[in-house]
Amino acid sequence: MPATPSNWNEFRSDTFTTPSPEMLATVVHASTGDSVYDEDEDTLALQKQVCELTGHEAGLYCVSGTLSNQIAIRSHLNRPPHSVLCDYRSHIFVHEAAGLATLSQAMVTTVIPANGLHLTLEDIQRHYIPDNGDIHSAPTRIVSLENTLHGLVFPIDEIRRISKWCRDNNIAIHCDGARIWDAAVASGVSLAEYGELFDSISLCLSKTLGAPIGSVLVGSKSLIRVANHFKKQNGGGIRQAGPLARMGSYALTHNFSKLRTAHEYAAEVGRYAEELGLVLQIPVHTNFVFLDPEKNKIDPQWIREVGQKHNVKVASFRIAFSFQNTREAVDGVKAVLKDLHTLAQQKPYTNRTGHGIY
Ligand SMILES: Cc1ncc(COP(=O)(O)O)c(C=O)c1O
Ligand SMILES: C[C@@H](O)[C@H](N)C(=O)O
Repeated sequence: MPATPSNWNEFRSDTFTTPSPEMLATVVHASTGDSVYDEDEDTLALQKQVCELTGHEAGLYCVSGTLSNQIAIRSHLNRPPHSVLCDYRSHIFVHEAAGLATLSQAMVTTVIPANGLHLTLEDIQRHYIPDNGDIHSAPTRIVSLENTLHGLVFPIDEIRRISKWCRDNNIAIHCDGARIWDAAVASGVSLAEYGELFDSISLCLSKTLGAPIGSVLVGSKSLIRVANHFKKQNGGGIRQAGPLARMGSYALTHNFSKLRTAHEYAAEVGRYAEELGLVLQIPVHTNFVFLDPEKNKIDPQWIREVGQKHNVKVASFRIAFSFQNTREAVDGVKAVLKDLHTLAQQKPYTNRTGHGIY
């Protein structure tokens, strides 16, 4: 009987997933080459593994999704003035410490999807900045999509429309695929199908897949060659990366098939929340439940406190599930929602204040 993961009751984020004893045991046999010199076998094998899944010709192991995203975007860009277009909720804009401004010296066009869920080609066409010689502008040089975004699966047909338009207009298209694994499981779309539609994809091993660290950026050989410079420039060169890459490969091989468990937990809790009378901010597609921060009239301060009462770690209006959660913990989350709903009935919270992360 495998030991219960230490983060069995963790719902603040799927970044808290932890390596299993079996994953850690693989480290003993890891290669120990210097991956800065491209000489580490396990790192090369992991990069190859992700390239084969996505159909891209080159891959680059990075210590984080932030690094992977930011060097991808920088590598697509040439010289300012240029703009990046993305959804206003995108991690590359909200949570990567303004890397687009510093590393890429880019303006960012953030777009609120008209449908409230995902960008459409029409959204992009309405907001992109054409390269028409107008000296006032910073033309759009790259569109960055996120899949999943807040757990929402980006419809493949819309990705196809956007990808074709980008290519027809000589605009690069990147995917922040921190949770593209979940998108693939939920939609049935293969990573190879996604791969064809993006010039680069950043895939995280350290979120829902459960590796302790790392992401892989995939793209053309020329793009990855440039990205490797920016990886090194920003301190991302890893010497003996083998142990880390070995765990990443283990996660990909053994945990991809477990993701649906988290999706089922989230769907169950989302249904329960609505049965209570709570309002979801967005539908549950994969491993996140987002409660509406205003309509539920819940004081953000209550969330952590009520979580402690039921021995589950929650901290915001976002509830993140992973395959490492237990049945007991999921029941604990439901008890938290019931208490929050009661509190909101008794003393509705109406302040409109920032809620921190998510
Ligand atoms: C959608 C998304 N992209 C990128 C990242 C960045 O990954 P990391 O935390 O490894 O920098 C995260 C956060 O973990 C994320 O949620
Ligand atoms: C906060 C953010 O960087 C992280 N990716 C999360 O989803 O929790």
